[in-house]
Amino acid sequence: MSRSFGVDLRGIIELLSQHLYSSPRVYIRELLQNATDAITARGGGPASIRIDPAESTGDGTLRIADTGIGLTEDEVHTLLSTLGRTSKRDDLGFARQDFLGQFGVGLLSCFLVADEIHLVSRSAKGGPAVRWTADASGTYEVVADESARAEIGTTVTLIPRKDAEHWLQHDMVAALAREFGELLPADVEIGSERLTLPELPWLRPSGEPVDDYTDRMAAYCERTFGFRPFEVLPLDIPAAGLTGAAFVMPDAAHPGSRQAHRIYLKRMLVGDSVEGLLPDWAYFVRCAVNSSALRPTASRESLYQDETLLAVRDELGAVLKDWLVRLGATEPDRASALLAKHQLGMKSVALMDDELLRLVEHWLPFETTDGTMTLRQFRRRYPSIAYTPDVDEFRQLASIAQAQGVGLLNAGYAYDAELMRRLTEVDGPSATRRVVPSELLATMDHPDAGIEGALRTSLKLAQTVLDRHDCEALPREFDPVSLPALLITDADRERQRDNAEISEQSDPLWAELLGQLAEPASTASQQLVLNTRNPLVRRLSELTDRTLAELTVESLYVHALLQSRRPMRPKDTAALNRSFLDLLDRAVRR
Ligand SMILES: Nc1ncnc2c1ncn2[C@@H]1O[C@H](COP(=O)(O)OP(=O)(O)OP(=O)(O)O)[C@@H](O)[C@H]1O
Repeated sequence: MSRSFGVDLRGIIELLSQHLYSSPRVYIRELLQNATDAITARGGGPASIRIDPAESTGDGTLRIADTGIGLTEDEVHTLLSTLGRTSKRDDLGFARQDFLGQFGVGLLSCFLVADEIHLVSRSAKGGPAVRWTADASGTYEVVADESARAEIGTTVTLIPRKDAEHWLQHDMVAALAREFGELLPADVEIGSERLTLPELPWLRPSGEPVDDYTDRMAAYCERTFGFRPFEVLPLDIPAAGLTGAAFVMPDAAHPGSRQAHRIYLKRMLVGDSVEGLLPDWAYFVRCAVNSSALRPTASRESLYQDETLLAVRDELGAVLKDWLVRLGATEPDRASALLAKHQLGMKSVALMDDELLRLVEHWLPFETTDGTMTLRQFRRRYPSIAYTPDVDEFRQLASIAQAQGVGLLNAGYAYDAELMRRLTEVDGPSATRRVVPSELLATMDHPDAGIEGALRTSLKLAQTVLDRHDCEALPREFDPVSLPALLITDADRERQRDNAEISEQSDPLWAELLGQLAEPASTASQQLVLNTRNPLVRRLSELTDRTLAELTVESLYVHALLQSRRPMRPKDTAALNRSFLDLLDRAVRR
């Protein structure tokens, strides 16, 4: 007698195929899962799953037979014919730990490739064998048939849908069954070929030397993830029934790239690009793991975000951090080689992840006036990190800061300045401090009045040069003596000056726009700090010849500009040519 399902099966199949599962390939997984659960439920006895693809059955169908607990006629009515009904929940409705299935919809995935599902079963609980036939239109039939099957267990046969025949053929089925089921505890066979492996690949048999294990796992990583790992870390978290291995990538990965872990739950593959197992900062590590406590989402293609997953993520993060710390202590050269590869990404993630911020602080090298060192080392010397957010500015100021005993850090590379700001957010406002070039002025001494007076007199002779470069000259005493002049540029004023220059040359509309952006200019935008300890500057203070004073001041300006490594504008290049060639001409003429 035919009975109807209480829902529109076609609608449900469409829902499954288009919204729950990413591809019909999962039908093999669901069949393997049911067979495995049935074997588990039987508890002991033979544990074998046999697949006969279309070529073996000879009629285009696929058959999968298991030695599991089987189903009685009553169970077939209640479990197979009611959507969402499952034998794998406890009395309170919770998914049972020992089973893979939990939702009571998996078998329907067979309709993604089949028009009809035939199931024959004999239950370990006794009673006659039973035959269940269902079709994709939503009707099913159940008949008790003593002759249908002699042994305890279940056989499912799929009659292919038109255009889905290839899903049931040998090569496809073998590839899918191996992929999903090669770690299953039961023997899975297709023809005479056994698809299951004897053990989880990342477990080390007691007799295997560590080096052999590492080589074996490196080869596994290459096969699975396509790279030779920098390091293999065995993973074992008993609380989550988790074992596996973490593989550190040898080359820079993009920090925004998706995490792609190979994850098995209760030995069934969930996927090989599953996200969310590790904290974001560990984007350069890939894992292959099996867990009995983590849960899949209904599609079984990703991990369910629950407390257990959060705890596992924290614990795996701690394992990786411990390893990084150990590596730094025992093999500093390897550690820095690794960090050099990943530092850009680590820095970018550290802006959002305080744990990684601490690792960056602890591990990554920065250029400072005291040499290359980590932020932590630098902070031990100077309670507040004084930094410049610009490489050129650092180069310009480093020698002076050093001579004044001021510790300065180059935060001019990608993410550095943001990291400095993040440190102040986390550790308080005095943790870091952006150094403004003019600040260094305050640390410099004024020269004695006699020298200052003489220098100012000769500087007056060169006032047109200073005006031309929108520059104010300041006599100061500073080290190193060899440096005659330092150009301090206020970046904002500099921008205004450039805007002004552009607006002089551009159309009125553009000029107006720039004019709105620019704040009204006040005093000179640059300061040429002349080092009165330097012999050349001293001689400048003795000059009375206006032309020579102009040439010297312009040369000092251009030299300081070159030292500051700022881009040269046409006006600056002209100044360089003029001063250099005129001085040369004078020297040659002598
Ligand atoms: N090979 C089998 N042997 C014994 N019982 C089976 C077999 N296949 C299916 N069943 C029974 O049919 C029920 C429904 O199976 P179905 O695959 O639809 O869902 P499920 O495995 O319970 O959960 P999930 O949707 O998570 O896969 C199962 O709970 C199980 O009791």
